[in-house]
Amino acid sequence: MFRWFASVLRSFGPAVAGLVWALRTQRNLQVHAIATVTAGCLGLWLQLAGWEWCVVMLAVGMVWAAELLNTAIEVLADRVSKEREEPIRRVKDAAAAAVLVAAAAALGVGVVVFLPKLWQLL
Ligand SMILES: Nc1ncnc2c1ncn2[C@@H]1O[C@H](COP(=O)(O)OP(=O)(O)OP(=O)(O)O)[C@@H](O)[C@H]1O
Repeated sequence: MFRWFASVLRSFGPAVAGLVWALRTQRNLQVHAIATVTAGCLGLWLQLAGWEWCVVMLAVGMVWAAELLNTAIEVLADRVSKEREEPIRRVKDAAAAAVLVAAAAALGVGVVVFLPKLWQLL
């Protein structure tokens, strides 16, 4: 049982390494990190309800996942070709669009969850 648990934990190693590398090298992910900490602090200050935390965490997770996949696709695309090519442009643009969509949805969640509470404080 212990060995099984240890091997499960070990399998997280590459994922954590990928996250650390991406955080160190990708400016957009650093922006997401700052936004995540800001949303967390705001949520604590405004005492969000349980369901509100769930929605905010889903939105934040979606943006992080999209950005990490976008980074992975960029790395792979650059490995496939260093030349300016139409298919590479399409692939990179579509991956970037995924981040944009996730970020827009997260912004919408932020407006719906945080804005009325901030408004009440004014
Ligand atoms: N090899 C290529 N061929 C054609 N277009 C490309 C190529 N590489 C990049 N582009 C174009 O430039 C845009 C930016 O690509 P790039 O790899 O520089 O991403 P980035 O600016 O580093 O993105 P991010 O800020 O998300 O890291 C792409 O969305 C695409 O439109």
